Amino acid sequence: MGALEQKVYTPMTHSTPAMMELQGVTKEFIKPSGEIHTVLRNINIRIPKGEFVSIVGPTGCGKSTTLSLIAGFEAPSMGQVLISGEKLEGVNSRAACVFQTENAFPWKTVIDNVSLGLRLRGVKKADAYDEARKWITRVGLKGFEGHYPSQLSGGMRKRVALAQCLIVQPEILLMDESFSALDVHTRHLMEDELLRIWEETSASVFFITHDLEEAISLSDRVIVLTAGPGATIKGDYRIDLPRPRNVSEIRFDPAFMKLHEQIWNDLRNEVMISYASANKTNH
Ligand SMILES: Nc1ncnc2c1ncn2[C@@H]1O[C@H](COP(=O)(O)OP(=O)(O)OP(=O)(O)O)[C@@H](O)[C@H]1O
Repeated sequence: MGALEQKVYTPMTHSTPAMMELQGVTKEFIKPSGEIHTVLRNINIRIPKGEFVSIVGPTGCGKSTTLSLIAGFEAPSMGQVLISGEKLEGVNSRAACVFQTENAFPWKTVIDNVSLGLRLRGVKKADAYDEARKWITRVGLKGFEGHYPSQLSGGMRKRVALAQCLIVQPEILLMDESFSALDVHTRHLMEDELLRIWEETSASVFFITHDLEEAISLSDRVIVLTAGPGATIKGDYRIDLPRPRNVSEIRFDPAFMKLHEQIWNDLRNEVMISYASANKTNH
């Protein structure tokens, strides 16, 4: 898809399998005391192919747990996770993850890090290198193929992480506060970069952030979770802002500000509930 075309969505009916779907998902952990800690309760989320969805909510409400369920790192206690209509069992091989922490191996060069996913899939070194060079160029790191992660800035290491994930052309991209450690300017550059690349793919993105502005500026939908324990979905907002977007400029759009106010009203209440219950526990 050309970068200037607007992403077009096929209307989904409930008979069309979503790219990823959580159906009545509850997740419980057993505390060291033996007590049951219910993190998520009866979560239902359908994410179509190609959709960019962010999830926000108070700290500790269960955002990363939701991502782990889609990645298949954790299994639901009740309900199920479906990937293209099929029940997910074990690790989700159609997904790639970009975390807040480093993805790259420090002892490998950029090209070895980026080509790794293809090498692990049995692609010959020369072919994997050719493909890696294309991705390194796409994320703006041409000329840095032989560098080690320690020789790169934080923003450049994030570009390596993106190239590492995208080279295997995942249908699902899972991002957990991927840009939160970056300074604000690098962060906006990376967000624009992510949107530009995503618009050329049909990947569905599930993006966790604490930053509501980041969520709105990137996404097609923003989901708000309630304060835990037993978090549920408080709101699911469609972000009908035009694409392609420039994340720094879109924030001044009156439609953006209206959405921000609406979603923040929901989120603020949950943050206050979470804050009050943390204070109660600490006293
Ligand atoms: N493996 C685990 N075992 C026990 N409890 C867990 C486990 N993973 C998460 N939890 C608990 O689940 C709750 C939700 O954690 P999670 O990391 O999903 O929240 P979050 O919304 O991503 O938090 P934050 O915004 O602070 O990153 C927390 O109370 C956490 O302690």
